[in-house]
Amino acid sequence: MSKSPISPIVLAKDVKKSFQHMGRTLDVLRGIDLSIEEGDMVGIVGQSGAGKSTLLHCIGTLDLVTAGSIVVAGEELTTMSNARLADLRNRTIGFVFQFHHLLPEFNALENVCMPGLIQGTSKNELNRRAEALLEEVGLKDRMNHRPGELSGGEQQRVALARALVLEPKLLLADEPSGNLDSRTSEQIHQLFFDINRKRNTTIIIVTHNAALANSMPRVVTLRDGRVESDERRETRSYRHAVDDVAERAGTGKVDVG
Ligand SMILES: Nc1ncnc2c1ncn2[C@@H]1O[C@H](COP(=O)(O)OP(=O)(O)OP(=O)(O)O)[C@@H](O)[C@H]1O
Repeated sequence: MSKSPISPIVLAKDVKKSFQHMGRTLDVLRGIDLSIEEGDMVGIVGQSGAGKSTLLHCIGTLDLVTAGSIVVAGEELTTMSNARLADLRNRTIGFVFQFHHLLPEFNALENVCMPGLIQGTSKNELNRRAEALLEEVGLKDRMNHRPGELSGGEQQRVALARALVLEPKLLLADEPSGNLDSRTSEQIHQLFFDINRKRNTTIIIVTHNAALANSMPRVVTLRDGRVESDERRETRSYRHAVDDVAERAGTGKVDVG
């Protein structure tokens, strides 16, 4: 597979998405334009119900737009068959959700290998990648633990490793720290920054977390299904942003480990 950059990796044009609900049409996305370059790290924020998850699902090929177009890694989603969408999704996109959806009867290593087993990658190669990823997310000593034998933060680390096992160019995360305490959240956030820096993976994160949003180099704010603002910031360290937010909240410094 070619490693040359695809530019932009996500291009959304006038994207609209409506749902039919109890005889009514709900217009959730009302004309979204967005262009995201490979290697970018983008936060999507906005009030509850603004359409953040819906947009992420449409970019991630998990849902279809009602009108407009989305191109991911050079491929126009709106004209693709379900089989081609599934293939693009496997090859190109990793997902991390608030609830990690790990398989309870399999251990961490097996959970990380799972997307590759389904896709037909060799078992040896998968084991090699999964072990390296679990070590990278700090779970070298937990590879044989099942989800029920891991803490919430550890389970989310496994989910992150699983999302990376097929080496996606694009990583989509929906409230990845939504049900974690603040210290564990910060450790998970730091991992996203490390992944972006080390692999140049494009990362889009939907979040309500102020420290995370404040540390992202680009933040897109949605309001009522439209882009209200699209801001680029000077790149700062995540550590720096966490300290700023803690200071403003009057809680002192926060240790991100
Ligand atoms: N399958 C569906 N059928 C009907 N309405 C839906 C469906 N999915 C989402 N919606 C509605 O679309 C709107 C936007 O939902 P979405 O989950 O994208 O919001 P959000 O910005 O991610 O919100 P939050 O921050 O609360 O997670 C909501 O009003 C929701 O009720």
